[in-house]
Amino acid sequence: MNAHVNADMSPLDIALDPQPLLSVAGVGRFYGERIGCQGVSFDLWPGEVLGIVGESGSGKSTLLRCLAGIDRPDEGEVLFRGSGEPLDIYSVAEQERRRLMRTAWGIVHQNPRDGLRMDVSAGGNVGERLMDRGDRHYGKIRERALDWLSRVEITEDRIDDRPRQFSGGMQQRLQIARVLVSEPKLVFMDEPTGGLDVSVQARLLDLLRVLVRDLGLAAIIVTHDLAVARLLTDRLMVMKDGRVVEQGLTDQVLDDPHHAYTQLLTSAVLSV
Ligand SMILES: Nc1ncnc2c1ncn2[C@@H]1O[C@H](COP(=O)(O)OP(=O)(O)OP(=O)(O)O)[C@@H](O)[C@H]1O
Repeated sequence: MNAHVNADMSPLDIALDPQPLLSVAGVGRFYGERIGCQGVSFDLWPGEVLGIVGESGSGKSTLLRCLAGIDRPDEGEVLFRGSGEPLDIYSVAEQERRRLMRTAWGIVHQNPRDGLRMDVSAGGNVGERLMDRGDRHYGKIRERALDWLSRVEITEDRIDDRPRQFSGGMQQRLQIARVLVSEPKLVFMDEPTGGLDVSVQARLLDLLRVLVRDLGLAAIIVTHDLAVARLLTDRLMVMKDGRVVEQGLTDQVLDDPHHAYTQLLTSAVLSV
């Protein structure tokens, strides 16, 4: 957790932090003639949770992939300030970017299969991330893996099971443990509760809310579900046709939307 961010801080306090963790300027990505996303600029501050919402095809996933180092944008830049000087994540060597992706930030995929090693045990999935960042002491790795499995409500007797022996909700919780065990500064989540039953979703959301708050994590969460955005995020960016049409504090955007498209989105949901 950033030394000068704590759980009692409001988003406004966090905004007073002089150094954004991520600075995004004019990011755009195109698929031939089609716009994936275009002209996206914002700063993300330590400890801040940003939601990206919009209907299907509005460019949320394209943008997230550009921000997370997965797909190089065609224009604009993404600066990450892990410690010290800001780093343009697409100007560093591929190998360095991959290292950052494994250590300084984490990605929670909608489909846990994209984020887990399906042929490796639950304990191995979590422990592997610690080895990636240089931990070598087997006893300590096992202890931390167990601690994280219990935090995501996976009991010790399942440590040797493979992810495919888990339910969808358990797989998603395992993926979250695998990402968070290495104490990333920033986490990207793409529809983290998508594809799960409503009751499983509710439990997972609750778990995510507690973890994000307790760890003081900065996160960027893509969701088409405004209730998820309401519960998890401090600030919201609304996308339409690849562009950001409105952004602001989550409650303000949802309770008093200014853009006609945001009004349409919020009115389409009975209660968020
Ligand atoms: N690999 C691709 N090739 C061509 N076009 C793509 C590709 N991926 C996305 N697009 C297009 O880019 C635009 C944005 O898509 P994107 O998947 O980012 O939207 P989204 O908001 O994440 O949608 P969803 O909520 O359905 O996942 C859409 O017009 C889509 O058709």
